[in-house]
Amino acid sequence: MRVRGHNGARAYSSVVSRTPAPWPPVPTELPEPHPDAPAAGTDLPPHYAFCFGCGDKQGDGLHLRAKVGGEHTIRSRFTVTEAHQGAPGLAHGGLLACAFDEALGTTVGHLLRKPAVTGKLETDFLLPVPVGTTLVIDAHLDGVAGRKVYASAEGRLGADGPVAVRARALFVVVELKHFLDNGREADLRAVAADPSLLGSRPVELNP
Ligand SMILES: CCCCCCCC(=O)SCCNC(=O)CCNC(=O)[C@H](O)C(C)(C)COP(=O)(O)OP(=O)(O)OC[C@H]1O[C@@H](n2cnc3c(N)ncnc32)[C@H](O)[C@@H]1OP(=O)(O)O
Repeated sequence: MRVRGHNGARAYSSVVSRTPAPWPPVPTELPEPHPDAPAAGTDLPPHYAFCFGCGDKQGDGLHLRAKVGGEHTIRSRFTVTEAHQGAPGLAHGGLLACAFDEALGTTVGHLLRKPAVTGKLETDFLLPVPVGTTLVIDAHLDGVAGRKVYASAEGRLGADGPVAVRARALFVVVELKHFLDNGREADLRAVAADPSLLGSRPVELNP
Protein backbone atom coordinates (compact mmCIF):
# COMPACT_ATOMS: atom_id res chain seq x y z
CA MET A 1 0.00 0.00 0.00
CA ARG A 2 1.22 3.51 -0.77
CA VAL A 3 0.61 6.14 1.85
CA ARG A 4 1.43 9.82 1.68
CA GLY A 5 3.12 11.42 4.67
CA HIS A 6 2.15 14.83 6.03
CA ASN A 7 4.67 16.48 3.73
CA GLY A 8 3.48 14.60 0.68
CA ALA A 9 6.42 12.23 0.63
CA ARG A 10 5.80 8.56 0.09
CA ALA A 11 5.70 7.27 3.63
CA TYR A 12 6.63 4.27 5.58
CA SER A 13 4.33 1.47 4.50
CA SER A 14 6.39 0.67 1.43
CA VAL A 15 9.64 1.11 3.36
CA VAL A 16 8.95 -0.45 6.74
CA SER A 17 7.80 -3.96 6.05
CA ARG A 18 6.79 -6.69 8.45
CA THR A 19 8.57 -9.15 6.21
CA PRO A 20 11.93 -9.67 7.85
CA ALA A 21 14.98 -8.85 5.75
CA PRO A 22 17.67 -11.56 5.52
CA TRP A 23 19.54 -11.90 8.80
CA PRO A 24 22.42 -11.45 9.30
CA PRO A 25 22.39 -9.01 6.39
CA VAL A 26 25.96 -9.84 5.34
CA PRO A 27 27.91 -13.12 5.21
CA THR A 28 29.14 -13.96 8.71
CA GLU A 29 30.92 -16.64 10.64
CA LEU A 30 29.66 -18.06 13.88
CA PRO A 31 32.72 -18.36 16.10
CA GLU A 32 33.02 -20.69 19.03
CA PRO A 33 32.44 -18.88 22.31
CA HIS A 34 35.67 -17.54 23.83
CA PRO A 35 37.50 -20.23 25.88
CA ASP A 36 36.95 -18.08 29.00
CA ALA A 37 33.27 -17.50 28.27
CA PRO A 38 31.09 -18.51 31.23
CA ALA A 39 29.72 -22.05 31.11
CA ALA A 40 26.10 -22.96 30.42
CA GLY A 41 23.99 -22.42 33.52
CA THR A 42 26.18 -19.61 34.91
CA ASP A 43 24.28 -16.70 36.46
CA LEU A 44 25.82 -13.46 35.25
CA PRO A 45 26.05 -10.65 37.80
CA PRO A 46 25.45 -7.03 36.68
CA HIS A 47 28.29 -5.76 34.49
CA TYR A 48 28.16 -2.22 35.95
CA ALA A 49 26.45 -1.18 39.17
CA PHE A 50 25.02 1.99 37.60
CA CYS A 51 23.90 0.39 34.33
CA PHE A 52 20.22 1.21 33.73
CA GLY A 53 19.71 -2.26 32.27
CA CYS A 54 21.25 -4.42 34.99
CA GLY A 55 22.78 -2.29 37.75
CA ASP A 56 21.80 -2.73 41.38
CA LYS A 57 22.48 0.94 42.11
CA GLN A 58 19.82 2.14 39.65
CA GLY A 59 16.68 2.13 41.78
CA ASP A 60 14.20 2.34 38.90
CA GLY A 61 16.42 0.51 36.41
CA LEU A 62 15.42 -2.74 34.76
CA HIS A 63 17.52 -4.99 37.05
CA LEU A 64 17.79 -7.47 34.23
CA ARG A 65 19.31 -10.80 35.24
CA ALA A 66 21.03 -13.12 32.79
CA LYS A 67 22.02 -16.78 32.71
CA VAL A 68 24.11 -18.52 30.08
CA GLY A 69 21.99 -20.93 28.05
CA GLY A 70 23.35 -22.99 25.17
CA GLU A 71 26.58 -22.39 23.30
CA HIS A 72 25.45 -19.15 21.66
CA THR A 73 22.52 -18.11 23.84
CA ILE A 74 21.86 -16.19 27.02
CA ARG A 75 18.50 -16.02 28.77
CA SER A 76 17.63 -12.78 30.55
CA ARG A 77 14.65 -11.80 32.65
CA PHE A 78 13.24 -8.55 33.86
CA THR A 79 10.03 -7.71 35.62
CA VAL A 80 8.08 -4.67 34.45
CA THR A 81 7.36 -2.29 37.33
CA GLU A 82 5.21 0.82 37.68
CA ALA A 83 8.32 2.89 36.95
CA HIS A 84 8.49 1.34 33.47
CA GLN A 85 5.02 2.38 32.25
CA GLY A 86 4.36 4.13 28.95
CA ALA A 87 0.55 3.75 29.06
CA PRO A 88 -1.54 2.91 32.11
CA GLY A 89 -0.40 -0.49 33.30
CA LEU A 90 1.72 -1.20 30.22
CA ALA A 91 5.47 -1.16 29.64
CA HIS A 92 7.00 1.71 27.65
CA GLY A 93 8.32 0.47 24.30
CA GLY A 94 11.59 2.34 24.72
CA LEU A 95 12.26 0.57 27.98
CA LEU A 96 11.54 -2.76 26.34
CA ALA A 97 14.06 -1.83 23.65
CA CYS A 98 16.51 -1.03 26.45
CA ALA A 99 15.98 -4.49 27.93
CA PHE A 100 16.78 -6.05 24.57
CA ASP A 101 19.84 -3.84 24.11
CA GLU A 102 21.05 -5.08 27.49
CA ALA A 103 20.21 -8.74 26.84
CA LEU A 104 21.83 -8.69 23.40
CA GLY A 105 24.90 -6.74 24.58
CA THR A 106 25.36 -9.16 27.46
CA THR A 107 25.24 -12.05 25.01
CA VAL A 108 27.83 -10.52 22.70
CA GLY A 109 30.11 -9.37 25.51
CA HIS A 110 30.12 -12.56 27.53
CA LEU A 111 30.32 -15.06 24.69
CA LEU A 112 32.98 -13.24 22.67
CA ARG A 113 34.67 -11.46 25.59
CA LYS A 114 35.35 -8.41 23.45
CA PRO A 115 34.15 -4.88 24.17
CA ALA A 116 31.37 -4.00 21.74
CA VAL A 117 28.75 -1.27 21.54
CA THR A 118 25.35 -1.19 19.93
CA GLY A 119 25.45 0.28 16.42
CA LYS A 120 21.89 -0.56 15.40
CA LEU A 121 18.93 -2.01 17.26
CA GLU A 122 15.56 -2.86 15.73
CA THR A 123 12.51 -4.09 17.58
CA ASP A 124 9.16 -5.64 16.68
CA PHE A 125 6.52 -5.13 19.35
CA LEU A 126 3.99 -7.92 18.92
CA LEU A 127 2.02 -7.79 22.16
CA PRO A 128 1.59 -5.25 24.96
CA VAL A 129 3.60 -6.07 28.08
CA PRO A 130 1.66 -5.42 31.31
CA VAL A 131 3.16 -4.15 34.56
CA GLY A 132 4.04 -7.13 36.73
CA THR A 133 5.02 -9.31 33.77
CA THR A 134 8.37 -11.01 33.81
CA LEU A 135 9.72 -10.75 30.29
CA VAL A 136 11.95 -13.73 29.47
CA ILE A 137 14.42 -12.82 26.73
CA ASP A 138 16.35 -15.47 24.82
CA ALA A 139 19.21 -13.84 22.94
CA HIS A 140 21.36 -15.56 20.35
CA LEU A 141 24.73 -14.71 18.86
CA ASP A 142 24.08 -14.97 15.12
CA GLY A 143 27.36 -14.18 13.41
CA VAL A 144 30.48 -12.07 13.15
CA ALA A 145 31.86 -10.19 10.15
CA GLY A 146 35.08 -8.39 11.05
CA ARG A 147 34.20 -5.92 13.83
CA LYS A 148 30.48 -6.36 13.20
CA VAL A 149 28.61 -8.75 15.48
CA TYR A 150 24.99 -9.70 14.83
CA ALA A 151 22.62 -10.95 17.51
CA SER A 152 18.88 -11.42 17.82
CA ALA A 153 16.40 -12.14 20.58
CA GLU A 154 12.81 -12.82 21.40
CA GLY A 155 11.02 -12.01 24.63
CA ARG A 156 8.09 -13.97 26.05
CA LEU A 157 5.46 -13.04 28.60
CA GLY A 158 6.78 -15.53 31.15
CA ALA A 159 8.95 -18.52 30.27
CA ASP A 160 6.19 -20.39 28.44
CA GLY A 161 4.11 -17.42 27.34
CA PRO A 162 3.66 -15.93 23.90
CA VAL A 163 6.39 -13.92 22.17
CA ALA A 164 5.76 -10.21 22.82
CA VAL A 165 8.89 -8.57 21.41
CA ARG A 166 11.58 -9.51 18.91
CA ALA A 167 14.82 -7.64 18.34
CA ARG A 168 17.90 -7.73 16.13
CA ALA A 169 21.05 -5.78 16.65
CA LEU A 170 24.41 -4.98 15.21
CA PHE A 171 27.21 -4.51 17.72
CA VAL A 172 30.57 -3.07 16.73
CA VAL A 173 33.71 -4.26 18.50
CA VAL A 174 35.65 -1.32 19.91
CA GLU A 175 38.90 -0.76 21.76
CA LEU A 176 38.74 -0.04 25.51
CA LYS A 177 39.88 3.44 24.46
CA HIS A 178 36.27 4.01 23.29
CA PHE A 179 35.11 4.02 26.91
CA LEU A 180 38.14 5.83 28.33
CA ASP A 181 37.99 8.62 25.73
CA ASN A 182 34.24 9.12 25.85
CA GLY A 183 33.22 8.31 29.44
CA ARG A 184 32.70 11.06 32.01
CA GLU A 185 35.89 11.48 34.00
CA ALA A 186 34.18 11.39 37.40
CA ASP A 187 32.59 8.03 36.60
CA LEU A 188 35.82 6.57 35.27
CA ARG A 189 37.57 7.69 38.46
CA ALA A 190 34.84 6.11 40.57
CA VAL A 191 35.33 2.79 38.80
CA ALA A 192 39.11 3.03 39.19
CA ALA A 193 38.64 3.68 42.92
CA ASP A 194 36.11 0.87 43.34
CA PRO A 195 36.52 -1.82 40.67
CA SER A 196 33.68 -3.80 42.26
CA LEU A 197 31.33 -1.36 40.47
CA LEU A 198 32.17 -3.47 37.42
CA GLY A 199 30.58 -6.58 38.83
CA SER A 200 31.06 -9.00 35.98
CA ARG A 201 33.63 -8.25 33.35
CA PRO A 202 32.87 -9.58 29.94
CA VAL A 203 36.34 -8.43 28.93
CA GLU A 204 39.70 -8.06 30.64
CA LEU A 205 40.05 -4.42 31.64
CA ASN A 206 43.66 -4.52 32.83
CA PRO A 207 45.74 -5.23 29.74
C1 LIG B 1 27.97 -6.63 28.84
C2 LIG B 1 27.70 -5.29 28.21
C3 LIG B 1 26.18 -5.04 27.96
C4 LIG B 1 25.98 -3.68 27.37
C5 LIG B 1 24.58 -3.50 26.84
C6 LIG B 1 24.32 -2.09 26.37
C7 LIG B 1 25.06 -1.77 25.06
C8 LIG B 1 24.94 -0.31 24.72
O1 LIG B 1 23.91 0.29 24.93
S1 LIG B 1 26.30 0.47 24.00
C9 LIG B 1 25.77 2.20 24.00
C10 LIG B 1 25.04 2.62 22.75
N1 LIG B 1 25.90 2.63 21.59
C11 LIG B 1 26.84 3.61 21.40
O2 LIG B 1 27.02 4.51 22.21
C12 LIG B 1 27.65 3.52 20.15
C13 LIG B 1 27.85 4.91 19.53
N2 LIG B 1 28.45 4.76 18.19
C14 LIG B 1 29.80 4.70 18.04
O3 LIG B 1 30.57 4.87 18.99
C15 LIG B 1 30.32 4.43 16.64
O4 LIG B 1 29.39 4.85 15.68
C16 LIG B 1 30.61 2.91 16.44
C17 LIG B 1 31.70 2.44 17.43
C18 LIG B 1 29.35 2.05 16.59
C19 LIG B 1 31.12 2.68 15.01
O5 LIG B 1 32.13 3.61 14.74
P1 LIG B 1 33.58 3.19 14.18
O6 LIG B 1 34.35 2.47 15.25
O7 LIG B 1 34.20 4.42 13.62
O8 LIG B 1 33.31 2.12 13.08
P2 LIG B 1 32.63 2.28 11.63
O9 LIG B 1 33.70 2.06 10.62
O10 LIG B 1 31.78 3.49 11.53
O11 LIG B 1 31.65 1.01 11.65
C20 LIG B 1 32.17 -0.31 11.68
C21 LIG B 1 31.31 -1.13 10.77
O12 LIG B 1 29.99 -1.17 11.33
C22 LIG B 1 29.04 -0.65 10.39
N3 LIG B 1 28.04 0.12 11.12
C23 LIG B 1 28.22 0.96 12.15
N4 LIG B 1 27.05 1.49 12.54
C24 LIG B 1 26.10 0.94 11.75
C25 LIG B 1 24.68 1.07 11.67
N5 LIG B 1 24.00 1.87 12.48
N6 LIG B 1 24.03 0.35 10.74
C26 LIG B 1 24.70 -0.48 9.89
N7 LIG B 1 26.06 -0.66 9.94
C27 LIG B 1 26.73 0.06 10.84
C28 LIG B 1 29.85 0.23 9.48
O13 LIG B 1 29.20 0.36 8.21
C29 LIG B 1 31.16 -0.55 9.37
O14 LIG B 1 30.97 -1.61 8.47
P3 LIG B 1 32.22 -2.14 7.55
O15 LIG B 1 33.26 -2.67 8.51
O16 LIG B 1 31.62 -3.20 6.69
O17 LIG B 1 32.70 -0.94 6.80
